[in-house]
Amino acid sequence: MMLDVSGLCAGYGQIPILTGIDLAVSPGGFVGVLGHNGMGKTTLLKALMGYLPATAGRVRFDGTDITHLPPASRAKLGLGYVPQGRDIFSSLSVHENLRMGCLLAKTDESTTIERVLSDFPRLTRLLDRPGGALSGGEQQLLALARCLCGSPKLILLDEPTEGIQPSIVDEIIETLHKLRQTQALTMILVEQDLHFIADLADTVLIIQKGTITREVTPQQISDPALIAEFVGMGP
Ligand SMILES: Nc1ncnc2c1ncn2[C@@H]1O[C@H](COP(=O)(O)OP(=O)(O)OP(=O)(O)O)[C@@H](O)[C@H]1O
Repeated sequence: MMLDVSGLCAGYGQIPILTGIDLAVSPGGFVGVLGHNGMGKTTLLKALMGYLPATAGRVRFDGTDITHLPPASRAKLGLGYVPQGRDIFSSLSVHENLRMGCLLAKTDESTTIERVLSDFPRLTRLLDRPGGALSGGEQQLLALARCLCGSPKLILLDEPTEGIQPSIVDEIIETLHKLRQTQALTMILVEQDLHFIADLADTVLIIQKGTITREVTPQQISDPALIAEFVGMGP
């Protein structure tokens, strides 16, 4: 397994949110975590990245116990994170945002950016534009591209469809499919968008109140009755 999580608990101060998360991701796997607002999706990714301390449980990544490592050490080991809200530097250009992603790059900056941009034709046309002047969907593509500059082994992607128009959601799906084929990308994707998760994930985990309550197939989440039963959400 590339990532092995067992009994992970984490929260904010005294407030427990994650109450024993078990999950595993194999190399090349796309795991989708589906859940309502407030069920703990963002908290899970923050805990995996080390922004929230684990109060119990274990996290192993690529053979190393990372349970108590700080975020920067996890990033160096190859964990990439694209947060909800995307955290684009809005006054920096697209090109400068990509340069910021090269701090962990294994090749020189221009080679790295050129390699990453080959999968993002839309960004190639926007290189001089300030990040803040991009649409939500373009910012999401930029955040993903910036993360890829560090050649992560596993990407944690938080609700990429939030506030994004459908046409560019489809472009993000296509981009992720392509990256998966060309770079054997491994990913944990948390989402509320059933269509997005069904299209990309090969395993879908349902999160409710800070625990994984069920594993389903992507085909199953196209069934409205099943979804109503599992998560109380319809397509
Ligand atoms: N900084 C914080 N301090 C205290 N509680 C928090 C904090 N951030 C989130 N929470 C609580 O933790 C719970 C899980 O939140 P989380 O953001 O992980 O949910 P989510 O499933 O990602 O939802 P969303 O789709 O709204 O982002 C919620 O009850 C939320 O109110």
